[in-house]
Amino acid sequence: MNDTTLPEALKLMQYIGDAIGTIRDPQELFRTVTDKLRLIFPFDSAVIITIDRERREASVFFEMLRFELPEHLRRQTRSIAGTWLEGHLDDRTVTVAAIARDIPSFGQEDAPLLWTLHELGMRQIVLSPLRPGGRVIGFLNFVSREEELWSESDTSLLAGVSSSIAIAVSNALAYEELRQREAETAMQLAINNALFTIKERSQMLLTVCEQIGTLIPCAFLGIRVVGGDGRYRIFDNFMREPGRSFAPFSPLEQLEMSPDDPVARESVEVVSRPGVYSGERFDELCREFRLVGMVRDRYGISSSIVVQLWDLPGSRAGLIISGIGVALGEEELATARLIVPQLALALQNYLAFDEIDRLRRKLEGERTYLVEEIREAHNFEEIVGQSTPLAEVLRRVSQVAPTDATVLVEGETGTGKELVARAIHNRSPRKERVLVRVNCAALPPALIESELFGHEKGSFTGATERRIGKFELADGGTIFLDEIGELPLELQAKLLRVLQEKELERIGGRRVIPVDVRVIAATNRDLEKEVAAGRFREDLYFRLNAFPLALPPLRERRDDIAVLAMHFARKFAREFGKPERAIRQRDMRELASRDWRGNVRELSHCIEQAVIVSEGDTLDFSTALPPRSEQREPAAKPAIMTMAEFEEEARSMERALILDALDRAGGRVSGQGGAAEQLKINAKTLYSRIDKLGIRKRYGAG
Ligand SMILES: Nc1ncnc2c1ncn2[C@@H]1O[C@H](COP(=O)(O)OP(=O)(O)OP(=O)(O)O)[C@@H](O)[C@H]1O
Repeated sequence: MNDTTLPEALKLMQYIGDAIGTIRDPQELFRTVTDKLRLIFPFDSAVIITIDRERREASVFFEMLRFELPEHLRRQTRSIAGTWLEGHLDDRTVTVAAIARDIPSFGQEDAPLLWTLHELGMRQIVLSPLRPGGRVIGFLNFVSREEELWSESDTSLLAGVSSSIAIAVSNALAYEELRQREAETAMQLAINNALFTIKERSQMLLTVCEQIGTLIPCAFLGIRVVGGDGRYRIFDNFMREPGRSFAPFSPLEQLEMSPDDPVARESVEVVSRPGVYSGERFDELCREFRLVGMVRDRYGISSSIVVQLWDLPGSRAGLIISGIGVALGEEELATARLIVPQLALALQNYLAFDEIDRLRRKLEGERTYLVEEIREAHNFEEIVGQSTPLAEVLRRVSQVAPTDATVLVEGETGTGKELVARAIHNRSPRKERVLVRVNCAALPPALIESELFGHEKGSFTGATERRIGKFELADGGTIFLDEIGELPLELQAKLLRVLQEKELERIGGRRVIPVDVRVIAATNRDLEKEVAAGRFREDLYFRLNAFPLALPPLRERRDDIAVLAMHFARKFAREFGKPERAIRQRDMRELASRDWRGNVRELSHCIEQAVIVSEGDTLDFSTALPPRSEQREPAAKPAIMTMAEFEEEARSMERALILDALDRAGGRVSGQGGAAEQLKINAKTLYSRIDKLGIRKRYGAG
């Protein structure tokens, strides 16, 4: 029993009014006020509860307890709203109740707080509504162990105290809301700034995380973009330990899982499930998406919110924010949603730039290659030779060139396989695009994969920059895979996959890149034997061997030797600025009789040397000729020529001479500067010889 007198009440109201006017910090204010009130009513607890009717949530705004309340009950503010408080939400007047009287109307489970208070010896409870503008925004609540601390006559004083406190609480709430809005605006601004000034994705998203982390008590943040093919285009994750800042981390790596793992792939669907996941709902989410469950188990996540960034026909994106030891709720979801428009725009821009960047790099790369191509085109030698085996090869080249068929060029070293590959490309509809050459034998096996298919930055030690592979570079054009027989077995499997699927993935990349490339492969090994020996995959061999082209060695087309020799003599003289010198007949015979294990390349080197050392009228082969190979058996070639051999050789010489003259004359036979004039014979005679020797139209003759 504590009846207050009117002057006492007036003094108290005056005191509270002064405190509200002078004390800025709400907590300090309510502490001062409750201390003062306790002098009149020695209660055991004073609590200010605010309620949000829309969300049906209550929170403790201020608390002064003079007894120990179990931790789980302190946190059970929501259950207070859900049970006892709910029945009083519309109370406009002060309720003074005896706890023992109210309890029986609730089950122990419905009102655990009330039961506990009773068990703690509390006997009386006061609930005074806070109604600053007519609407109840919360309650002032007192509990006392005295059974009759308050009487009915105290209610008007309590109502007066409540209405003063209501104004202070309302101000504090408005201030808190303003502060929250300000913080959100600051976060939005900082995120905006990061999104549009930081170009590097990981750094940009890291800043976004830090900002989100200022308002949401989260430990993990995941950003996911899923492409139309259902694979991740962006799978970025950030984590922070208590007291630390966020850092990128890779849950897949930690779980030793590839992005293609079914567990990882099914979890792409999470982005389409926006909402708040805590308690039982979070457990359900973890059961449905095993990856989420595995991350929860490993890091002890207790709740998540999923925010959708966009859901378009070709792509979906979302944000996953998770907390440890906290129940993220609707409020956090609302805060996270604030950044959706900017983040979505920035990510879409990023993806568009990424694509543009990819195309730009490709174009740049292509341009470099084109320049190289053009440079090489200056040296581009027409395929010289008139022998029947070579003519047969060239016939097949013109058959296959216009198609997109894969070609396998086989032949000994130096037989002109690369020349043939260029000829095929240059006669194909892809001739305007690039021809990219990769020598599979020139790089250590570890680097060939990156050379062929490219890699992402950081995909292996030393991968400091993203690199586009030759296959991607050749998109729309032709790739020439030289020395294909040297390709390590495991890369043969990868190459086969690219040939079959027409798409590739860079090392460390998560994206599948479609490529349209024509493949020409070359080898100086017998691939069939390599297959039999288990060094070359049979399936790849069959795939490459769609159109085989076998280049005969020079010793099997000796007819070409003279014309090639003269072609190189002229070429190197021009290159070294030396006069063009003829080749003596006996030297030519010598050249034609050699085996040329290095084929045309070896012959070209030999002539090059002769051009360099020669001083007289004719080319000097005294030092240039390669030693005869030991395998050549003298018996196979009689020292003395038969007449028929001599005639055959003479014919071959005459033919080479005429071809050379025609070459110099640009294919013209008669007239000034024509081949006849150069050879100092009558044009008619030359025509008939051309005819007899079967020299064909290629030179404009006959
Ligand atoms: N028919 C030809 N006419 C003119 N030059 C030729 C001819 N065949 C080959 N060459 C020249 O010989 C050299 C070797 O040719 P190429 O590089 O095409 O041979 P390859 O078979 O690819 O050799 P490798 O297997 O060693 O790579 C080149 O300088 C090329 O221009």
